[in-house]
Amino acid sequence: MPKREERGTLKPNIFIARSVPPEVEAYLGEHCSYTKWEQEDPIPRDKLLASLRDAEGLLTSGGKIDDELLEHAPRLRAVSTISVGYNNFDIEAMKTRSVIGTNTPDVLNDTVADLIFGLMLAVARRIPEMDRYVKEGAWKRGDDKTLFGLDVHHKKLGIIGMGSIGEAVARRAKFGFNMNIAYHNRNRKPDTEAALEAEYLSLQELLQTSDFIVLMTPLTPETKGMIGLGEFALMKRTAIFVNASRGATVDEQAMVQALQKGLIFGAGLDVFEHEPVSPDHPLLHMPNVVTLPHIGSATAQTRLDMAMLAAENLVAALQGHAPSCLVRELR
Ligand SMILES: NC(=O)C1=CN([C@@H]2O[C@H](COP(=O)(O)OP(=O)(O)OC[C@H]3O[C@@H](n4cnc5c(N)ncnc54)[C@H](O)[C@@H]3O)[C@@H](O)[C@H]2O)C=CC1
Ligand SMILES: O=C(O)C(=O)CO
Repeated sequence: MPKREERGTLKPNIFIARSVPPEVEAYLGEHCSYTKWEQEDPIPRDKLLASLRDAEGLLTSGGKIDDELLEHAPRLRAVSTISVGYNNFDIEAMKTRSVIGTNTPDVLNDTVADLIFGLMLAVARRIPEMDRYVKEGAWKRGDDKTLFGLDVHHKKLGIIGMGSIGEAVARRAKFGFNMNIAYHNRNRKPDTEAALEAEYLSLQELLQTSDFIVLMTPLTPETKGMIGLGEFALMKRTAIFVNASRGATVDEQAMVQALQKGLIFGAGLDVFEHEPVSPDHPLLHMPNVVTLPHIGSATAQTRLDMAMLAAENLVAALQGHAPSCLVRELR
């Protein structure tokens, strides 16, 4: 009897919908028979649907996994996303067809938290604006009050969504910058409160009293648009708002209005409602808004770790083992 791996036809069929590092592809090749999308640009929906007819597994990093897709993929048993966020999973559609869904938590916590801290500092100390100022030859005097920003150290940081990444941000704030930590979360976290001297607040109290507000909840029906004009109006006029969760957790039009009216000092954004954001979006033309192209986890090492974890999840699921990162709603 040949060993299972030697009988190529017995390996599960998978489709790799985005490029992955060579070592990840090699690992998948050992355990699966695969076809893949060869280009760096995201796969168009029609091509994805056409690629799934025989697929038992799908490795992806976005795009709706919904009834339409599942109808085109009658043999699909598992979808593994190379991301923590899985708001692209239609959980009911997947449950109905018993399709497993996995994600890649934790391996990116520190990388994303570093970037969030970068955004906090960039907005508070106006770093991109000052960079342009020097490069455009506008630097005339050494001590100019118009260049002043806001302090980060010893200020109050309010985290909405104190999960794995929120906690990594809070640790940097507490131990690196002597900040006071407040948080609002679905549930209270006594151990975190003790370790970081963190204070649990209602959303309203957090918005009213924080100097920095970091939004880090997943995008769900409950969190969609959770920060709107009313929430911005509660914030301090000197507050800095940072969003690295998903664009749609914030009402973007309301954020534009809040910034135009001077309701807050500025904003740092890694995510947008529509990505890539349009170059004429008003948020891109405000000097007190720092914008990034959704690069929270974008370092070579972290992206490799995420892709490998996603590959391991997919192989485990297809081999009938429990994948380590089954998404909560599909457990
Ligand atoms: N910008 C980027 O590149 C990245 C963005 N993300 C986004 O960040 C999100 C969070 O990631 P993790 O910290 O790993 O997830 P997590 O699941 O560890 O933490 C999320 C936290 O949000 C809380 N939460 C959920 N609904 C809430 C609500 N209505 N009100 C208050 N709190 C609520 C949960 O209780 C949990 O503590 C992901 O779902 C993803 O959308 C994640 C990684 C990178
Ligand atoms: O992991 C996620 O959810 C991202 O947004 C990208 O790393």
